[in-house]
Order: sequence, then C-alpha cells, then structure tokens
Amino acid sequence: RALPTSAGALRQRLRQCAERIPEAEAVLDLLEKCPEHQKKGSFPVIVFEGLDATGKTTVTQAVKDNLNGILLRSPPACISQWRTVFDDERTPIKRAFYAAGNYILASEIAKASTQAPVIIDRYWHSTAAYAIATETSGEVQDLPPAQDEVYQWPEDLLKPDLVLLLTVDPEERVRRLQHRGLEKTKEEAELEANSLFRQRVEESYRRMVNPACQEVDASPSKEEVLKTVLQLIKKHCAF
Ligand SMILES: Nc1ncnc2c1ncn2[C@@H]1O[C@H](COP(=O)(O)OP(=O)(O)OP(=O)(O)O)[C@@H](O)[C@H]1O
Ligand SMILES: Nc1ccn([C@@H]2O[C@H](COP(=O)(O)O)[C@@H](O)[C@H]2O)c(=O)n1
Repeated sequence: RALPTSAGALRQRLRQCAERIPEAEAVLDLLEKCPEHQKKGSFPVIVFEGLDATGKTTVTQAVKDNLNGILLRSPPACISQWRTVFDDERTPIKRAFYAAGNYILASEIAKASTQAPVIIDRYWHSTAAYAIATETSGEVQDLPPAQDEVYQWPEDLLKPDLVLLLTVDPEERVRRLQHRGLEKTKEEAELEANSLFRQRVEESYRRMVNPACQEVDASPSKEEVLKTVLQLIKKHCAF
C-alpha cells in the first residue's frame, strides 16, 4: 500500500529516494530531530478534517481566537516549501511526504499542548483518507472493508483528543470553491471533477477509528458552525 503507517516505514521510503530528490533528505533531517513516541501536554488537541472548502481554515481560525489557542496545520510550515516537489512525484513518495509531515507536526503539537489548547487544520486522517480514496476506484462499496487496518491510527503517532469532520453538501461546497477562487492542487481539481472520488474520501474519513471523526454539518452560517463546534469541544475536552 502507498501509505507508510509508521515513522520507521516512512523514513525507509524517503531514504530510498533521497539520492534523486534532495528535498527528501531535508525532510529526513527534520524527522531525525523529532523524538519518537511524542506525548501531548495537558491542554486539549483538536483536529479539523474535511474536503477542501468545507470551512476548515475559517473555523480553525475562529476556534483558535475563541480559546486563545495555538493553530497548527499539516503539512507543517517547516516542510511546506517542498510540497510542490512531492506533489509531482509518484504516489508512494508523495504519501511519504504527507505522512512525514504528520510526524514532524506531532513534535510541534507535543510542545504547544503544554502551553494552550491546540487547534489543527488537517492531520493523519486527511493523509489516510486521500491515500485510501486514490488507491481505489469506483463506488464507496469498493473501498477496503470498514474493519480494515488502513483505517487505524498509527501506533507511534501522537493522538488528538477530538477530531471534527466538517461536511457540506456538494452544491454548497462548489459555491464556496468558486467564491474563494484559489489555485487548485492536482488532487483538488480531481476532487472537484470526480464526485465518486469525493465520496470515497469522505467515506474513508468516516471509517477512521481510534480516534474516529465526529461529523459536524458545516453548511450553516460561519457563526452557527462555530457555536456547534465550541459546544462539542466543551462536551468532549476538559480544560
Ligand atoms: N459556514 C460558512 N458559510 C459560508 N461560507 C463559508 C463558511 N465557512 C467558510 N466559508 C467560505 O468558504 C470558502 C472556503 O472556506 P475555507 O477556506 O475555510 O475552507 P477549507 O476547508 O479550509 O479549504 P481548504 O482545505 O481547501 O484550505 C471561503 O471563501 C470561506 O469564506
Ligand atoms: N495531512 C495532510 C494534509 C494534506 N494532504 C494532501 O493535501 C491536499 C489537501 O491540502 P490543502 O492544503 O488543500 O488542505 C490533499 O489532496 C491531500 O492529498 C495530506 O495528504 N495530508
């Protein structure tokens, strides 16, 4: 399978291509500096997931402001300058880059969560959901079965306290995409063109376990979505 599900496996994958791709060596260097099996601090760690234009950037910023939190994203800023290089590579190398981003981010989460609530725009569930959806074709029924190990959280990756999956109906998502008008990645363009791919990504999010995603209808106004999200955080995270 294209997605390496441990720090050891993704290091090996990056090492194999490091001679040809100098940026892989740079990612490896950063990974080496991250202690393994990171532990979170006493503040809650809350992740927002979902297809593009479901409102993650909008809601993470608002939640961060509301909770006086620290906002992080995957892939983290320290490797995002190499993103386009890996997006143009073969799938296994591209997935190793995004997986590595999550392990590097875990170090940032560990530190930040000793200081304030941590709000994260995409983490492991995004890496897994896009990988799973790309490896299959056709209907959601063609995805690996619900209990498959692909939906498991990696054993050696720091776990969040709460994962909220933002969903909006396809028409509203397209309206938001058009309104925003940003440049799309290849995968985002495919997502827009291919409704089955979009359904597979969303269903893969829903099948993730340990931790599972809690779904939030993000179709209402920004204010209402924020209110719902803050209520869920209050209910699930003690701080
Ligand atoms: N609840 C909402 N109602 C109406 N418009 C919204 C709402 N939330 C976000 N938007 C608008 O939709 C667009 C996409 O939102 P945003 O950038 O937050 O999504 P995103 O999930 O972070 O996208 P991506 O993953 O591609 O970065 C923006 O123009 C934003 O202002
Ligand atoms: N943790 C992550 C984050 C992103 N991806 C890949 O990037 C694309 C979406 O990124 P945005 O910056 O537009 O939010 C998506 O196509 C994923 O393949 C990832 O794999 N893991």
